[in-house]
Amino acid sequence: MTVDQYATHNEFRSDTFTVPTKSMLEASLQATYGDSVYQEDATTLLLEQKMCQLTGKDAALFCVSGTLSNQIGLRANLYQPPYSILCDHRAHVFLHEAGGLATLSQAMVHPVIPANGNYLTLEDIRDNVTADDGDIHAAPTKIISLENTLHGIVTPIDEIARIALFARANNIIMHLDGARLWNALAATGVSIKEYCSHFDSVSLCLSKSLGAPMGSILVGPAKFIAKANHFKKQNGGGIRQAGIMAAMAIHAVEHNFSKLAYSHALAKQVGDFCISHGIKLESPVDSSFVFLDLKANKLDDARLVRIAREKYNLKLMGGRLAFHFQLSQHSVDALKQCLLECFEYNQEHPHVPSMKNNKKMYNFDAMKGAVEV
Ligand SMILES: Cc1ncc(COP(=O)(O)O)c(C=O)c1O
Ligand SMILES: C[C@@H](O)[C@H](N)C(=O)O
Repeated sequence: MTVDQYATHNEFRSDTFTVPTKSMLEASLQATYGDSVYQEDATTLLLEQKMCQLTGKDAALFCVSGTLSNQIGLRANLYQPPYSILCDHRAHVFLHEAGGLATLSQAMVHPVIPANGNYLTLEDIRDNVTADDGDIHAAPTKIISLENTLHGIVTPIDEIARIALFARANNIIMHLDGARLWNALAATGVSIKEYCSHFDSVSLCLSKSLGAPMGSILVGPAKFIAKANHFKKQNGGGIRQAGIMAAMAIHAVEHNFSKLAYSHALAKQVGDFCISHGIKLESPVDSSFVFLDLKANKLDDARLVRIAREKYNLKLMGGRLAFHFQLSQHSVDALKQCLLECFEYNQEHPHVPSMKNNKKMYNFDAMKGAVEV
């Protein structure tokens, strides 16, 4: 199956399923082949340099995954436990990185539910931060870890600035899980440099909305990146001929960012369709995701995944619908019909979500059956 034929035109499970474009593969043929563990690969160094210029940070580190860049970034910001990390209760660093904060960072996590239901505000932070006041019962907050976008929701730059001012005044580190910061830039027009200026460290994924086959970039001060690189090697993240992947990452940043507007337009199309047909959404469609409110719609997500696959040839993994630039309008039209059919069925036959899945953003069991491999 060639790259162009690879079936991502009907792939709504995640933007992690995006595949390299032909021009991206051609770019990889120009890569250098230095050993990047010894920081000798020119293409990898070029990617890191470009990311420093883009973000305004002093140093950058190419990592194999967003999980690795987040976890070593958080760890390299920490020193002597006991300490805690404050984040949104839905944060990827908390829920979907296999408990890395407990093992690598030995950190307690303080997950916070935003009062507005969408994004953390300074008031949420103030109400939940743990002061470093010598109380030996407590694990003081050492890092505020934000995620933007989170579930496709954009945290407004003014709110981020308020939180950053508070963090700096209280000697608390600001980390951003910016796996989809590209989507926030495309949705708001705010510059990447402005977003990054409010954070001590930022992790940016290249393998999601931008479509590189793998990789993430951690940016921050030079001393911090040097320490993060130490944790990267410790955790098996040293990459030898990284240039091949770095060349595709450079291509992704330079050529695919402009395609995010298409992804967002598709998401908005489906979000508006849902609202106009009485299908309730869990959160606003700010960028590249539509989150169906399974409970409010009495929707059976496992049935939705099965009908989508068997009747409409669509790949879903539950109530979260991910949009990316490799989707076709034909698939989006089919998705709308599929959603309406399943919604109407469940109004007649209400479904009560099982305990196991009523909090997760995807139905892992249903996802496993989503496609024959
Ligand atoms: C918000 C967010 N952060 C981090 C990651 C981790 O990235 P990776 O899957 O490359 O480890 C993901 C998922 O891919 C994510 O959705
Ligand atoms: C599942 C999760 O780890 C992945 N980041 C996604 O959004 O699909």
